[in-house]
Amino acid sequence: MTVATVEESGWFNKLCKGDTSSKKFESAFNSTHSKPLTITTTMASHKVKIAARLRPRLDGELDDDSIKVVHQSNNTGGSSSSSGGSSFISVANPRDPTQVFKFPFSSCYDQDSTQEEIFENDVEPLIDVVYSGVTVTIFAYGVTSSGKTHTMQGTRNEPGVIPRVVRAMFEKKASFHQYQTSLSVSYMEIYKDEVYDLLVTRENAPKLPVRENDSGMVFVANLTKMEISGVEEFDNIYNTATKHRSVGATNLNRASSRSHAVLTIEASMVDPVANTTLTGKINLVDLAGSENNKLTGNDPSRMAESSAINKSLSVLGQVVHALNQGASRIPYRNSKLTRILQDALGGSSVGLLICNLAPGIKFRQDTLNTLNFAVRTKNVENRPVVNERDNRPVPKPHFAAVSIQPPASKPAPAIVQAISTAGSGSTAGAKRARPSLVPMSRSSRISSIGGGHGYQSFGLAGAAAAGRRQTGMFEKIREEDHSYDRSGSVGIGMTEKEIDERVCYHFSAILAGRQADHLLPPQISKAVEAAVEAEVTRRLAERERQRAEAEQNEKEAARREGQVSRTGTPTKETSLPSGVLTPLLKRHKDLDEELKSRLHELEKKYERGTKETQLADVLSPVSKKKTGRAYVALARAHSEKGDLQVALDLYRKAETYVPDNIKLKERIIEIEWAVRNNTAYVPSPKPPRKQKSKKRSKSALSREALPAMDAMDVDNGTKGKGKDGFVGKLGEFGMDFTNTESPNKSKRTYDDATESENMQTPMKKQKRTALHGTPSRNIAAGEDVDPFALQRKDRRHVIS
Ligand SMILES: Nc1ncnc2c1ncn2[C@@H]1O[C@H](COP(=O)(O)OP(=O)(O)OP(=O)(O)O)[C@@H](O)[C@H]1O
Repeated sequence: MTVATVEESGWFNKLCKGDTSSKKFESAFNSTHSKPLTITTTMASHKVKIAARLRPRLDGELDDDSIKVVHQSNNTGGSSSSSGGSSFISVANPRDPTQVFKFPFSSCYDQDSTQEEIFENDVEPLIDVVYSGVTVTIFAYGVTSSGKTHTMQGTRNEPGVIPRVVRAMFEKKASFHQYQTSLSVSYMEIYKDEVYDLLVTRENAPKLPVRENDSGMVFVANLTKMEISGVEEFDNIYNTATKHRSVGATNLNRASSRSHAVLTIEASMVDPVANTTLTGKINLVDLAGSENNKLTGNDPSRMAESSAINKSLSVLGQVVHALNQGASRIPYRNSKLTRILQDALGGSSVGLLICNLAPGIKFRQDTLNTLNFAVRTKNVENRPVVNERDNRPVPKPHFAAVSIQPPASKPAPAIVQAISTAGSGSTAGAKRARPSLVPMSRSSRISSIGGGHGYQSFGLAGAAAAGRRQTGMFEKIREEDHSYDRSGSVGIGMTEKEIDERVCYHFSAILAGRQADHLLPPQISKAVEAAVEAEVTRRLAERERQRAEAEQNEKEAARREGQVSRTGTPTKETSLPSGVLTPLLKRHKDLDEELKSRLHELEKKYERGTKETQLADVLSPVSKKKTGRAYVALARAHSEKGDLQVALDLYRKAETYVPDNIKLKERIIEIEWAVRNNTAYVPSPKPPRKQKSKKRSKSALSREALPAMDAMDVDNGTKGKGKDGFVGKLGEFGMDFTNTESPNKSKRTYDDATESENMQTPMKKQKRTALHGTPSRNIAAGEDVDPFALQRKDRRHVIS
């Protein structure tokens, strides 16, 4: 039995592995940031860590061994560790129970595992990361009733990750003597793709807008942030807020979460000596569970919730897939969930995914889906950064400068290399670098300057590139800073480039509070310093003005949105042009024509890219099915030709339109596996239908002929690879994956037929009814009736 290598478990080892820059981070951390300003480099990339937890069997559930946690050597307790042991989740192959899929993860928790174990092994080490000024995101993922809320929230007797994190945060806080540390909490839920503040009563909770500032940082506007002074205060706030969360009963869970909940604990650490602020955050995300409506027995209102849940989780899957593919566009914008979690996936925070699994054959397919998601997420790389702010006031201008000081308490909005978080991936390393749609404008560039850092109310998108501060300044001046007066003695004996370089150095020296006069000829030193300071002040003033303006706009927008949600009447603002860059273009009237046209081009390109998903959002359910079916047919044709990558893309497009289709998901997983492992994949021929009578009905034939239905069936394994198809090969995923003959062909045929029925549009059904008159008793009873047979019967009736 081959199992993939176990991941290393030490967070810091991993963050800092063999990388000079990251070692700087380590030493900076170990010295508890005595000189935060000296952290001048970004950290090593960091993959999202996966922990899998199988919950115990509940009363009334059948106990079988289809899903197991297998611990091998050196494992004590519920979790494997990097000390030589390895564990994996084993799932019996639904098509051949004699075979198993194996999913190795660095942490696997079995049914006897405790809340304490999970916290100590995987969560507690992250508290130090938070206190080093990095954003950490932990999310619980799994099918409904798999134990996500139990793991995150827990009970009074078995407190989960959230209460334990808060306790540990307060305990650690005391050890950072040199800082004035304060902790605050914000808590939101995403319900039917709308964001609500859980710290206010539901009646007063308007839908909160997810916004992006000029620098491309995503944040939830007007989200309440409460300072907490102790564990008890937190408990009170949290208990009250949890009651506001949308919960409902389904067949699988009496208190099923109907929303995704994101709790953020922020640690703000002010160093009065160095005059800096470090801000670390931990986002604790309890996702709503993916739902199989056949099992949940949802009523129509639950179905609507379920559909929103499934859609957002499907987008989450697409985001992870796109990141793995190094795609140029990551579909973060397709749901609020992914937009808000943007920074945790391919962004600048450290991520831990806890996969919750439910035992028993009933959950087997869902468990496989969850584990496949985990396997894909395992490869997502983040590039954590330290969120650090320099609180020192900028020097006063010498002359000709606007004398506006940046406010110390509420600094300007752009701290980050925000280009990287605007759905782009500059933080994710060169391989994953995605072109940003945010222009290299003053506001985004200036963001990396020490004096003007600031944070948004929700900083998942924080990518504070403290380490890029100086680089940013250099780039900035080279590209933009042509406004100061370089006339007179400045140019004596120097090329433009030399002047720029020296000015850049001087600029950075001024901001760092040092003198660099020796680098400039004395006759120009003072003039340059003054000019640079004037420019700094001018820009800060401009930035402050923009910030105030943006804040005003936000308030206004939130007020209007509040009105809309109360009255249902859209306001003027909703009819503004949809272009993402348009507001930016308007604001920057000083951009030259060439840049403007380039931006327009980019905007068009972007809009073309998002068209697909926008379309899926506006289409009627019928049209969605039709479009999905068309994509499936196309995908099928490509997979038959051997263009697996194209087929995969098309299947994924189809998924955008029919996100709930389980068989389509299975097909995607299979093809993805084949693509990753460079294995041939031959789509299965349609299985022969079981004939009910000697005469085969035309409808049956026509159904079989429908290529679109192919996505809904499964492979029968007789595809030139012997019985086992992909049998037993250890794939790139690090799991044994088999794809074998379905033992139950009649079930498949039935499913196909049902699917065929389901995928008939109401229009078709209407036509059928019109053609054949009032539906017969058989139709009303939901039986599979051959319309052609009916037609013949009708004709006979007419003739007779
Ligand atoms: N590790 C565990 N030990 C004991 N009971 C558990 C464990 N995990 C889950 N449960 C129980 O299983 C049931 C479902 O758990 P929970 O509500 O946490 O699931 P969930 O994944 O959050 O579901 P949903 O997505 O529907 O909200 C609860 O009754 C919970 O107490």
